[in-house]
Amino acid sequence: MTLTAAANRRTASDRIVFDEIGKHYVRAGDQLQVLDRCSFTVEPGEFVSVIGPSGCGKTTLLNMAAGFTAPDDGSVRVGDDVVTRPHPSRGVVFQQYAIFPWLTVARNIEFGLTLRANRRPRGERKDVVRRYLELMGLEPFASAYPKELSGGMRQRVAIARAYATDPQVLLMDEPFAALDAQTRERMQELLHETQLTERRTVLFITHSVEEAIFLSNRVVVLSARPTGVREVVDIGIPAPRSPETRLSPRFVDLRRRLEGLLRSASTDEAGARR
Ligand SMILES: Nc1ncnc2c1ncn2[C@@H]1O[C@H](COP(=O)(O)OP(=O)(O)OP(=O)(O)O)[C@@H](O)[C@H]1O
Repeated sequence: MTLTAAANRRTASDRIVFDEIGKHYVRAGDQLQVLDRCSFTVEPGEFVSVIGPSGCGKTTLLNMAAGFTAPDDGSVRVGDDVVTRPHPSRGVVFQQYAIFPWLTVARNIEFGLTLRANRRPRGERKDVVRRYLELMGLEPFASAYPKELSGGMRQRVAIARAYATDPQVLLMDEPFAALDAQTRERMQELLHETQLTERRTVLFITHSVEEAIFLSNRVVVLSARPTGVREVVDIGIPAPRSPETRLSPRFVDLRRRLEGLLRSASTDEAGARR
């Protein structure tokens, strides 16, 4: 399959379904019910962000889609498969720079393509690496090591590496949270541009309402614990989005609405604790 054909191959097998998820943890002998009948879907090729009050279970949901954590009730499905364990067909990008310090930028991007589950011939690997170095503006740093890069650059490498393996779905847990505001906005623009050409199914966790609006087709707002879906908001801002998009009336309206929803979800939680 050519690279372009791979990039355009988005089928129902790339859909993520969270179906009536329940999850509790035990802390200091007490049960903490985190998720309760939490259901939503990320459609093939769609970019969906999840926001919600602090500690409501966003990372837990992403970990379930990755296969790192099992639900107590319900299931997470990717295509026809119920997720039971990690698999290279689901790429994960974390907040911290999960790239190998002993490999160059190019080797980091290539890494996933050398693993047994995803191995590609050498010539194809070189093409893929070249493509993602270019998409992420990393060409001048191909031979650099992570310690020579800024935080934003390292996250570009992590994202390039995740897209490069052509995963069915991409799971991103606050990948820009550690970056300064200016770098963060630039990274959002870069990710948006990458997503426009690559069209993966992306589940994106963030604390930032603005980031969620800028990047997403839809935003899932979670309630306070025990957490379910409070509302799913269609963003409906045409692509390509640019820095000016952030100043548009629709963006400002959505921001106000989502911040209101988040505030009331957090207030519910404070009320429930009283
Ligand atoms: N392994 C665990 N054992 C016990 N409690 C846990 C465990 N993992 C998470 N929790 C608790 O479950 C709740 C949900 O955690 P999770 O990290 O999924 O929430 P979050 O919405 O991603 O949090 P944040 O907004 O802080 O990023 C939190 O109260 C957390 O302390």
